[in-house]
Amino acid sequence: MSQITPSVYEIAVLPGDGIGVEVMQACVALLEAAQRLDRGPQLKLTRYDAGAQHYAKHGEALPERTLDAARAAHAVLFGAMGWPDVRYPDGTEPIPQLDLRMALDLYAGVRPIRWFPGLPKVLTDERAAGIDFVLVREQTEGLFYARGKGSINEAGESYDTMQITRRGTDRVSRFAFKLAEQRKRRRGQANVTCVDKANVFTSMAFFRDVFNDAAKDFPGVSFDHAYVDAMALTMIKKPWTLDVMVTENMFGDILSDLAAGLIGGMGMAPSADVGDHHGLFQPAHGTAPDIAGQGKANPGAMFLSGAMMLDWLADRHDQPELEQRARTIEAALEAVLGSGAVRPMEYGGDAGTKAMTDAVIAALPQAAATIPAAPLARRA
Ligand SMILES: NC(=O)C1=CN([C@@H]2O[C@H](COP(=O)(O)OP(=O)(O)OC[C@H]3O[C@@H](n4cnc5c(N)ncnc54)[C@H](O)[C@@H]3O)[C@@H](O)[C@H]2O)C=CC1
Ligand SMILES: CC(C)CC(=O)C(=O)O
Ligand SMILES: [Mg+2]
Repeated sequence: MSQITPSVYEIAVLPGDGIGVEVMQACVALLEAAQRLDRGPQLKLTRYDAGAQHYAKHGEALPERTLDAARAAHAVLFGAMGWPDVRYPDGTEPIPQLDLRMALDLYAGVRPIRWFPGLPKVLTDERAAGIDFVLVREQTEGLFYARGKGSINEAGESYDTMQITRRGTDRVSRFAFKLAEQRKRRRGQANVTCVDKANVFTSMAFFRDVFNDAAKDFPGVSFDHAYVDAMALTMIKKPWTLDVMVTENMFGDILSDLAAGLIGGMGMAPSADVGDHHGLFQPAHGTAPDIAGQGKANPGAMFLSGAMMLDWLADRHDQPELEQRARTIEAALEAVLGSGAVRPMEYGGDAGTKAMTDAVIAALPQAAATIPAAPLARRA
């Protein structure tokens, strides 16, 4: 992908299944409304098919045309994919987001979690208002390496293999340290925690060693280590002490849902899947079959993922207006939640997807007026 500065950015939009489609429709409306308010570069949002329902109808989860479009686009905006009733013959699900992570080499899964004023707190401790951390999940190896390669033998034994490589661990560790350096500019200090299981597994001891080697190149950022079970405890007991964490694929998958639970649910948990050449932006949640089709999904995580996409494009193409637009979207969402007048159903309120979307779009002009002119200190 060229890094010259275009005036129109091609975005491949993959809504997917279930509430992925619903929150994507909301996000596209928001992004289009936001770009009408400024003179920055425009996004051209083009929809492509993929997902479990596409597989059920056509026998393929990720059509070639969609993969090509994702490769060619400046960024991919992704809803959610998968449906528990739709399965491959081996019992696993068609979940093409994993194929995209491999095909586009999206090795860093960036999953920020922060508490939003106005939303009810899950933890009673006052310090829970200070929850603001980022989980960086390695996404091209780890236990997910086993996908499609697992075995069951005649003795009734099943095996899935974990892969940890020096290259994979080094690059994701460096990514986490660079992210911590950016956050240090905003917060004054930065720490990266390596989350592993180095007390038990050779592969995890290796992960820790490679992380420690990478840390030497970032003397301005402190670092420490935690076993994944202890980290699960720390995340509940004192999550306000956490800054940046880096971990293996499967651990990151599990801890990121736990992290979302700390702020009340998946609907406020965005993510970015980032590599050296491509970026894909999606909420951390799935297709939520239990509420799909009912207009109840909280689009907050999708909105925040859209803002992460704008930040990533701004950074890559040196486009401060896109960064300003990202801040405007976040400020509009914060204003809506902070007012207390509109509360997502996920948080016990009565605002469904449409009510949330309408409210955030209506809040954009006032939010835009509060954002200082670019360049800004990026929210990391
Ligand atoms: N990145 C992706 O596309 C992901 C896909 N999946 C797939 O999604 C399907 C459902 O998986 P689950 O384990 O049920 O996880 P899920 O994340 O879809 O749902 C877990 C719980 O969170 C709620 N929830 C999730 N997002 C919400 C939102 N925006 N607003 C309000 N409530 C929300 C759901 O209603 C459900 O109670 C499966 O087929 C799974 O493979 C699961 C996780 C991630
Ligand atoms: C379908 C999943 C493997 C994806 C997922 O749970 C995630 O990205 O967090
Ligand atoms: Mg997950």
